[in-house]
Amino acid sequence: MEIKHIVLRHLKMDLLKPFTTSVGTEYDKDFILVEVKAKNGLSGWAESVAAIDPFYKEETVKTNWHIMSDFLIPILLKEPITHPDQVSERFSHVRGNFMAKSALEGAIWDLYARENGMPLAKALGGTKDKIEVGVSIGIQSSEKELLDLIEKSLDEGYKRIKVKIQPGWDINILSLIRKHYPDIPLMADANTAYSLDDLELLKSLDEFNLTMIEQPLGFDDIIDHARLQSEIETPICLDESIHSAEDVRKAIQLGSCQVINIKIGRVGGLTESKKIHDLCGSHGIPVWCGGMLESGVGRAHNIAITSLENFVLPGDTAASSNYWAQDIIEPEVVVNNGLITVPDKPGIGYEPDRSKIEDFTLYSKVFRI
Ligand SMILES: O=C(O)CCC(=O)C1=CC=C[C@@H](O)[C@@H]1C(=O)O
Ligand SMILES: [Mg+2]
Repeated sequence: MEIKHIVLRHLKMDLLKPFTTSVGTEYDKDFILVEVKAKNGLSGWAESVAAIDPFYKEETVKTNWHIMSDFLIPILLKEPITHPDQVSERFSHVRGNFMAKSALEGAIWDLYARENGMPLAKALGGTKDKIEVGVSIGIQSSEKELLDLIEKSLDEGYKRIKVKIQPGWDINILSLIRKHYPDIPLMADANTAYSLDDLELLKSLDEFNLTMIEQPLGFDDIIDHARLQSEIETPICLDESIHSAEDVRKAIQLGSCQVINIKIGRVGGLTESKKIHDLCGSHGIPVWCGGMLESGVGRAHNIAITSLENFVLPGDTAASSNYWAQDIIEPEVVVNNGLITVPDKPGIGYEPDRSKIEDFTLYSKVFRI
């Protein structure tokens, strides 16, 4: 791969509906889109999942812009890359900043796949030609709005419903859902809203036959989650606590969880995501692909990684139309009966739409060798 230049763009897209979790509400989406342009004219694309605020993890659009511009891009441009697996090694002495690293590494993966004429899914070792997906429904302003959204999602064929919970919007809500939908595959994401002081409440989750409870405790905890998992039947899924395969090794050793949510951006990229996938597979721990309200570019990367064998649970990769009036890729991501067909074209398999990207771009910068 001979890089000609790298373009960072700060985009802002309006969500079709606000998305509320226990840590806040997102009304629109600011994110960094990365384009790595090669001398042969091909471009690789990826996006950072860092938000405008540090409420999910510590990275933001601004911290990303700084770390990418002042550290990671100079490292990338210093010497040629022959395989995307080299990128995370090159970045390893930069601490943390996983989302910034992931966005640049993902664009290199896309470029590598395009240059080799293969779908990104295949370049990653994927085996599936269709993937099952679910949908993540935020905290709503009424129980009726929640039930209406669940009904709509099931009508659209999604294979699994994920609802956000928090103190005061939890047991009552899950009980209401189960009254209307006793048998649907249902999971809850607490986004760190509880502590071991809530042990009795968390034990009562077991009556709802959830497929999992996602990240009930602290955002950087695996010890208390191990104690909780020993007290409840419902499988714990870790999201925010997991940044690497090393974290997964410790969580498995401690019994902190029975499921792992892989988010490419949270763990520093596709190479680390593959390592986590393989480690979990060797320990009988199922994985699924979480979402970060990505545009179609990030959605495309999520589809590619979900084609790997041990992604056995439906992920949060819903259709473009679930989030955006207009996505920035052609074609948009569509879901048919809860399934997405894995593209068989080179790279991410969807073409970034440059005119739409320009429409949403607030500012950009080109970095040359
Ligand atoms: O992209 C999707 O549809 C999933 C969105 C989602 O659930 C989340 C997005 C961003 C941060 C988190 O609050 C939350 C999650 O924990 O998965
Ligand atoms: Mg989550």
